[in-house]
Amino acid sequence: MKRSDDSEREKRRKRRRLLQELGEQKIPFLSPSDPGFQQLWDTSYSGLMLRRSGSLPPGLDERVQSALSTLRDRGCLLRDLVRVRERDVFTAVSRALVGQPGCTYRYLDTRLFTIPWHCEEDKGLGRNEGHGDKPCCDTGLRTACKALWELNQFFCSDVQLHQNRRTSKRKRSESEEEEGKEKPQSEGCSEDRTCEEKEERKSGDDSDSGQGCSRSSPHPSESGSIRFNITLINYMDPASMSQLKEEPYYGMGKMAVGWHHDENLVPHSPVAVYSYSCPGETKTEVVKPTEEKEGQTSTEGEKGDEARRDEEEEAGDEGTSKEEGEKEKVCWRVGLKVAWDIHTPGLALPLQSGDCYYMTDDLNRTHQHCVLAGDKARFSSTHRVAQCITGTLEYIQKRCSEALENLHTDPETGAKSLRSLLLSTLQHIEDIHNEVEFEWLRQYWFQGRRYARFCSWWSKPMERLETDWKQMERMTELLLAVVEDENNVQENRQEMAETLLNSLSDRQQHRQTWRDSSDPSRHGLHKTSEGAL
Ligand SMILES: O=C(O)CCC(=O)C(=O)O
Ligand SMILES: [Fe+2]
Repeated sequence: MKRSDDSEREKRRKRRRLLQELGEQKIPFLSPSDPGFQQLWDTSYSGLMLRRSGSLPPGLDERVQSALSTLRDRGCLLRDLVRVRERDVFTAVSRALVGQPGCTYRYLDTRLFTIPWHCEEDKGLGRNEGHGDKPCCDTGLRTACKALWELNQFFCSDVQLHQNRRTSKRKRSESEEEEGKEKPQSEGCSEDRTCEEKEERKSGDDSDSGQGCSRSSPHPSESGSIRFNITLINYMDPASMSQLKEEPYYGMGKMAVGWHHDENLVPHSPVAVYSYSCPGETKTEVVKPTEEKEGQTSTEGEKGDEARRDEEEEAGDEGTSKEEGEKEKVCWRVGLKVAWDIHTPGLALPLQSGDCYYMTDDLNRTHQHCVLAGDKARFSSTHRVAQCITGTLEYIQKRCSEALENLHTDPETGAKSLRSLLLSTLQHIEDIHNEVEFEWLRQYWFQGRRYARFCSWWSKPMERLETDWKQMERMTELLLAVVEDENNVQENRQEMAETLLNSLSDRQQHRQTWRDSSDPSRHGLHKTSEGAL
């Protein structure tokens, strides 16, 4: 729950200034039917790439779509309770994390635990951690996760291909410039970000072959192959969401996911998204703009959502002009804006079912994106290179072992004692104690273990972490005994007491925050009329 207060305050100030400058006006945004759309894309959103439906290898669309429906039908997709500006709110979209076994993804102070995907190359990865050969999920779910892994494989190579193309194009034009030649006029496909590039794929695709199975840490795209290690699956049926928030700055329409940067990714790594809108009846009444009154609250907290993610938040929520093209809103769209910029028009890109889009280069850092709801239920599978240096099971297990090294058990009496009383060692252990409690156990108890019904992969490892944590509680008690013992000749007893007191009061405060979060009466009662972004 730690946030840098200063940077939050600074962001708030910056936001207020921009909003003042903007006044009542909306910032323009362009859609494909608007003149200048392609040019705006090329100049201000060049890291965005669209792959029209039909780009996947034969049969994969069907497998992925059926996988997504399976996850929904099994009840695996759940709304996350996330923390935004010190309040707990439910996301409007339902989610699940699928990815490398043992990997987690942290966003908005919430840690999600992967349902492991399975791949042919490494049979062991699909097994139940700590349960020998027993599989962690049933066949249906395994098949679903495997399809998502296949999609991931496709994205790894396709995004790589796209990036290689861009790099060589850039190099070509740089050397042409150096030679004083005029830049050749871009024509047809070369500027069309939706073109197929099939020929190039045949000759240039050298980056797949099982890389998504790697258990090693992913490396940023710059140095070579892209390794998406997780996908965050989103699902929303607008028919069951009557109070979605209006996009407040551009008047783009109802948002399923508010403006944000994707958090906790390896710097400069790309994001690849597969969009699937379910076939079904058009429920146009749902997407018509509805009045949202000041001060209105949502019983489910759905309007609060990630709309308040990250950098920009306190915009008005006064709704958009009713004259806006209703037709456009039938389609799901991704909206993009340049971060902290109220002069560059926004971009709204409609997505047909089966379309994929990539955010490459630095787009996720320099820009924000949002998702604008269409009229049908829709899934997205958003593949990322999660920054998981401190987010894997392997990592936290190692940390726990480090801490427990300081616990000595007398082989004869079984009595426990601390090996070292060095302040730095004690502090280190208390830090690990906090980390395993707040970043893992509580996160898991709070919402990670809801997946245990479908997949038991995390059950045993979490039990083991809990055992380790209990040992650390024991170590804290032992330390307390040392500092309380007046006969103890330890010369730094005073400093030890201070270290312990600091740790204990931090822990106490942190536990209280968690207790508050776990109190259901606090959920859904947030004032949601406050602006988006
Ligand atoms: O659904 C999409 O197209 C993107 C969703 C998104 O931005 C997210 O999950 O972070
Ligand atoms: Fe996102």
